[in-house]
Amino acid sequence: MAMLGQRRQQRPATRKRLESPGAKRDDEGSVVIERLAHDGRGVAHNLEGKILFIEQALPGEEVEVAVHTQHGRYDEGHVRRILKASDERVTPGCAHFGRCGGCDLQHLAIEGQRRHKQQVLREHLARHDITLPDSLSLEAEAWGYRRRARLGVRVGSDDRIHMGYRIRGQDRLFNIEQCPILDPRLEALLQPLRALLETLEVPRRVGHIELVAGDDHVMITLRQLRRVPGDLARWQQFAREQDLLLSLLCGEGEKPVAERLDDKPDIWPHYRALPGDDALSIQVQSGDFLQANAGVNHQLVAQVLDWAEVHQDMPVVDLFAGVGNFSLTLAAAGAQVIAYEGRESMVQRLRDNAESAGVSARIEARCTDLASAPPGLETASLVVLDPPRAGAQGICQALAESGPSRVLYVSCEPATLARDVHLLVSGGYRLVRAAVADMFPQTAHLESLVLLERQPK
Ligand SMILES: C[S@@+](CC[C@H](N)C(=O)[O-])C[C@H]1O[C@@H](n2cnc3c(N)ncnc32)[C@H](O)[C@@H]1O
Repeated sequence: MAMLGQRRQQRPATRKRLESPGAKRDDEGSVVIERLAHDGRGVAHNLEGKILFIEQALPGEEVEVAVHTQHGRYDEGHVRRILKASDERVTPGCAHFGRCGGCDLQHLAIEGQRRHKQQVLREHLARHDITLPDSLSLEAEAWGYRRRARLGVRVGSDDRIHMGYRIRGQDRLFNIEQCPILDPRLEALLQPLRALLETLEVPRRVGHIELVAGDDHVMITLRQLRRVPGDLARWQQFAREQDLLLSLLCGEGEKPVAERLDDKPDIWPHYRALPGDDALSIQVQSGDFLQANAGVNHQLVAQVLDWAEVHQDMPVVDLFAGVGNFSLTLAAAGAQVIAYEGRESMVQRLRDNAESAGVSARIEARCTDLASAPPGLETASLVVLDPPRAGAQGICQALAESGPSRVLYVSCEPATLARDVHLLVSGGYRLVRAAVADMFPQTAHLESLVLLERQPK
């Protein structure tokens, strides 16, 4: 989930990159785009019937194509010239579009993006013979929404500093000067951060910078292998000037040591799970999972609450619970929640968040590796699960064998969602409700949620 949208897999074994990628290939001529692939590229066929995947081409458009990579069964290319444009084509909102490794769909009007995401979910389910019921679309701002980002930092052999996102399919960073999908408070930091990096003694020590915008505070977290005391003083000065919370994650390996570098070590960013509900204020610390889009997350949490139909003391299991995004709201509505999460630090945060929200008596938080199902799922009235992109095959297998009457599945990867829903349906569940959450506008990435009910035997 940390990435911006779903990246295409590279298949080096069979592909052949053309020597001059920008060169015009007359043999392709013009093609008409038939549809959008799931990753947002236009799909067409050339005169020999070979499939073309074409960046930034829209259905119905007639375009001249430059092929840049050939494979056995398909070619990849980009648009050289648009001969007939789609009515839904719009001017991309960012100068870096198509190059920075982030957005894929800025050239398509937002309504078309959202329709495409519904279609992607429909097609993934159809591959498993499952029909998508009438599906809701959870939407908020199309720009300026992203409240967390990771900026890579590299120093080139020419000593130039690169700060930005990783270029698609490569190990190089694209220098970003702007990123209009970022929360404006984060975008405003890009130039000052770059200026600061230029002044550091040893900028090579900075691996990446994480930015998090809570409803209240903005925090930056530096990831470094070793400390550079003189540079840390510069960062501290920067944090004071910009009114930021500042953390350092230092050391090699999976478990770097975290420390706060500012003079407010007890203050962390918070967000509201539901708009205007200050009682359910959720704290996040460096490295915690945070849904990327505040506005869509409000709708996501509200939708989960609506479908959950909580009654007093209803037993609910929340799997992959993070720091309590769903657990807290469900508990506040009267549910008795058992929340499972794999990272001990986040389990502790969930407990603290439950305490602050006054619902700790209604939430039991357990640290568990959910590679397989925890015991007792069948005793709940509802299981909510929100796994990472790999999905939750083992858990869905267990639910299919003996799960509760209702399962509410939130997913950031439609392919694994469809696979897991198929398991549940094979085990006697029926897909009754669905929604696509446009968590990442301008990218092809989609979040979705579905509700399944067990059919009476
Ligand atoms: C997509 S996030 C959802 C978090 C939360 N539901 C939310 O809305 O903020 C997935 C969560 O699953 C946790 N996770 C990933 N793999 C896990 C595993 N094998 N066992 C337990 N938790 C895991 C991650 O730490 C993360 O908090």
